[in-house]
Amino acid sequence: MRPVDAPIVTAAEMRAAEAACFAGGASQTALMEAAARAIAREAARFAMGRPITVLAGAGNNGGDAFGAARFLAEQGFDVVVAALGQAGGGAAAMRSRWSGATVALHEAPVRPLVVDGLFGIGLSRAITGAPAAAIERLRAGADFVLAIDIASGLDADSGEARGIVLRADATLALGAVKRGHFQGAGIGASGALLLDTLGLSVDSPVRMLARPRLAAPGAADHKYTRGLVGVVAGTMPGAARLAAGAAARGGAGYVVLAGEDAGVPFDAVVQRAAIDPERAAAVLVGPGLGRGDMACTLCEEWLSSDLTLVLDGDALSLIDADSLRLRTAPTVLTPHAGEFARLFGEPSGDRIAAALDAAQRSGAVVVLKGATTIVASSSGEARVHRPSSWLSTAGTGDVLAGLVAARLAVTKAPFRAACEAVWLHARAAALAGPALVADDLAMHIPIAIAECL
Ligand SMILES: NC(=O)C1=CN([C@@H]2O[C@H](COP(=O)(O)OP(=O)(O)OC[C@H]3O[C@@H](n4cnc5c(N)ncnc54)[C@H](O)[C@@H]3O)[C@@H](O)[C@H]2O)[C@@H](O)CC1
Ligand SMILES: Nc1ncnc2c1ncn2[C@@H]1O[C@H](COP(=O)(O)OP(=O)(O)O)[C@@H](O)[C@H]1O
Ligand SMILES: [K+]
Repeated sequence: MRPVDAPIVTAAEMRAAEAACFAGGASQTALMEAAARAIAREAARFAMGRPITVLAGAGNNGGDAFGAARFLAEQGFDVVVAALGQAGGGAAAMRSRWSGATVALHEAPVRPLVVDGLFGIGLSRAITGAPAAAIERLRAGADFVLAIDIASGLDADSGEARGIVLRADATLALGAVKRGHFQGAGIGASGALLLDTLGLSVDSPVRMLARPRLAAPGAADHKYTRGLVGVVAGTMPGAARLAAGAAARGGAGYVVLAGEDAGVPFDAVVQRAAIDPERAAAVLVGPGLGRGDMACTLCEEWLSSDLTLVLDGDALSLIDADSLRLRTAPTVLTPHAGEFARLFGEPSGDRIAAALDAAQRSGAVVVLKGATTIVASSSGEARVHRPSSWLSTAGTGDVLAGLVAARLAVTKAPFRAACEAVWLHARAAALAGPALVADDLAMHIPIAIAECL
C-alpha cells in the first residue's frame, strides 16, 4: 500500500521495534516469511509474467529475497536468484528453503524485473568493486527494479549514497518507512514508495505529512476574528506581493501589505504604510526585505515585539538562531538549505535530525524547505513531505511563507499551521501542474483548501 501519515524511523528505531516484536513471542522466520510474501505480491504485480532476477545479499534483506523468490516460483514465475556472500542467521534458513536456480551476483542474468535484496538497513560500508559493476549492468538492462526495504547502497538514516546505489523504480518498505527514503540520494533512488507494516507496531514523532482537516469559518466569524496577516515589504516588493496574495487565498480574514509603493497582488489585499500591531494575528517578515539598514531596523523591531512571526528570506540572514529563544510569542522559520546552513550550520547527512535540532535550539517551528520539506517543532515532532519538483522556481518560497502566516493567523498554532501550509502549497503546485510559476499557486490554494474541509 501507499504509506499515508506513516511513522518514519531510523535504522536503530526499526531494530528496536523488531526486537520488541521478538520479545513478544514472534519468530524471526515468521517475520521474514511475512516480508517475503509481501515482496512476492508486489513483484508479481510489476513483473506481469516476465522473467525475474532476485538479488540476495548475506543479511536479512537477502533472507527476504530468497523467500520472495520461492513464493514467486510457486506462482509460476521464471526466477533466478543471484547471491552475494554466504547467508547467515535467519537468512540461512530462507536460503535453505529455496531450491531454484542460484548463481553468483557477477553472473546474474539481466532480466526485465530485478528484485533488489542485496542490502537493507544493515549496509555498513560502501558498495564498490565487482558488486558495483554487477549492479550497474543489471540496472542498465532492467525495465523495472523493486527494492526490498531500501535501495541497496543507501544509508538508511541519511539517504546518502554509500558507493554505488541500485536505483529503484519502486521500494517496498518493510515494517516502517525509513528516513533514508526521503533524504539525499534516497529521494531520487527510492522510486514509488510502498509500505507493508508486517503487523509490527511502530511509532515515531517523525511522520509523513498527512492531508490536514480544515474548518470553514464559523457563523460568528468576521474578518478580524479570522485573523489579520501583516506582510512587511522591502526592496523587492514582488516577493511580498506573492506572499500577501497567498495569505489572502490561504484563509486569512484580512491581509495588509506594509510598504510605500509596494503595490498589491489584487484589491482584497490592503496596502498601508505600517501594520497595526493591535490588529495583527501574524506578521511575515523577510520575502524581498533586503539586507540594508532599513531591513535590519524592521527586523529588530518585529523580533522584539510580542507578535506571532513568520521569518523567511532576508530576515533569516539578519537574525541569529540563539536570540530567537528570547521570544515568547510563536515564531516559524522557513529557510531553504542555504538559509538553514547560515543560521544553524551545515546539516550533517540527516536533515530531519538537523531540523529537529534547529527547532529545539531556537524554540521556533522550523520549516526546512527543499525537494523534501521538513516541519520540525521544539518538542521533537516532525512532519516530512515531498512536493512536486516543479516548485523549484523563484518565488514559490514566498508563497509558502504567506501561506504559513495565513494558517498561523487562523489556527494560532505554529506547528499545525506550518504543516497545513506545507500540504496546501504542495497540493496547489500539483493542481497548477508542470512548468508552474509562483504566481499560479495562489489561485489553486482555495481548491486545495476545499479538499481539506
Ligand atoms: N527490521 C525489520 O523489521 C525487518 C527487517 N527485515 C529485513 O532485514 C533487513 C536488515 O537486515 P540486516 O540487519 O541483516 O542487514 P542487511 O541485510 O542490510 O545486510 C547486512 C549484511 O551485509 C553485510 N554488508 C553490509 N554492507 C556491505 C557491503 N557494502 N558489502 C558487502 N557486505 C556488506 C553486513 O556485514 C551484513 O552481513 C531489512 O532491511 C529488511 O530487509 C525483514 O526480514 C523483516 C522485518
Ligand atoms: N526539487 C524540488 N522538489 C520539490 N520542491 C522543491 C524543489 N526545490 C525547491 N522546492 C520547493 O520550492 C520552494 C522554494 O522556496 P525558496 O527556495 O525559498 O525560493 P524563493 O525564495 O525563490 O521563493 C520551497 O517550498 C521548496 O520546498
Ligand atoms: K535492498
